[in-house]
Amino acid sequence: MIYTVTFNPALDYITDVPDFREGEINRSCGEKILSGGKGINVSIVLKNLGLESTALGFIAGFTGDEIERGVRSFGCNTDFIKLNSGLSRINLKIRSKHETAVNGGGPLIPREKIDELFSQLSGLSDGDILVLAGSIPPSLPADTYETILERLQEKKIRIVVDATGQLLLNVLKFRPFLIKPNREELEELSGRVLKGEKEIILACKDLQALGACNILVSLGGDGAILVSETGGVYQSAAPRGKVVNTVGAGDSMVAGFLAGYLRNKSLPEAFRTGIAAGSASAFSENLATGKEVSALLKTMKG
Ligand SMILES: Nc1ncnc2c1ncn2[C@@H]1O[C@H](COP(=O)(O)OP(=O)(O)OP(=O)(O)O)[C@@H](O)[C@H]1O
Ligand SMILES: O=P(O)(O)OC[C@@]1(O)O[C@H](CO)[C@@H](O)[C@@H]1O
Repeated sequence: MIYTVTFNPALDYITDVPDFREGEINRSCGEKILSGGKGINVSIVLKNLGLESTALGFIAGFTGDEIERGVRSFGCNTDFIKLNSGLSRINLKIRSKHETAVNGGGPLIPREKIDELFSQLSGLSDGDILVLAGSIPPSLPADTYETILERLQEKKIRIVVDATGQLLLNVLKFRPFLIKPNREELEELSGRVLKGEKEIILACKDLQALGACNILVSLGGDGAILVSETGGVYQSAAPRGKVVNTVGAGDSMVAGFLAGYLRNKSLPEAFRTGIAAGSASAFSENLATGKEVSALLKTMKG
């Protein structure tokens, strides 16, 4: 079974303001609200690709109820822990010439609710896949993912982590099967500006030396690079198309990678499916459907 954990789910309020001006009243010409948060997006795209998962994490208040309703409307299984106070965040995404995001901090998660998550996760079995994705509320320590993985060490679980900075660095020693930094996140992790593919690949090898198995570096419209545990380096441009909404493109890529890998344990196939899923989401108003991913895969070489 695949489990995704989103510590800090959100309603993504996506608003179109073609001529956005800071410091002025802007009028939007379109808006929509989607259930989001990185792990949740992974669960939705997995479902669209025909794979079951259970979305775990913390929700609070009416926004939390709406997040849960939204995720379930895709047919996803959820087992969220409800907080007794606070509100799940609303993340503002302004689509203009560039995309601007304002992500909320999120509610306070009390100790007993974290323990509830630990107890849920203690039910995982050998062979399960655990996806830890997204930020944690500022009230939680940066070793939160580390604490989770420490408790699961004895089990043969494949771990996927899509997080940034210290949250990610702290878990590399648990040999995550997959991490998916984008270029900026990789630069932050390696503490240097990365010029060109060679430097990106070297930075990935440094992360492998710290424990990461497969590193999928997403490069937005420039595609992606996979530095694999078998020593292979795969590189691909992104398919061309009209970009509509890149929110969740990276999460779709993680879902696509997993779906592709689980088909016959082939890393090149995982890589291709990851790119197709990421780009299919970028070319669509909503997260990619199975049909959209298959159609894009057919247009890709190799
Ligand atoms: N402009 C684009 N054109 C084509 N494909 C894109 C574009 N932007 C993203 N993608 C696809 O989605 C993948 C992931 O995108 P990106 O690098 O933006 O992830 P990210 O920064 O993690 O995004 P997010 O945090 O919004 O989920 C890319 O590797 C590519 O396959
Ligand atoms: O604040 P975090 O947890 O880092 O990211 C949250 C978020 O930006 O990630 C998803 C896109 O990847 C969105 O659905 C959501 O709003």
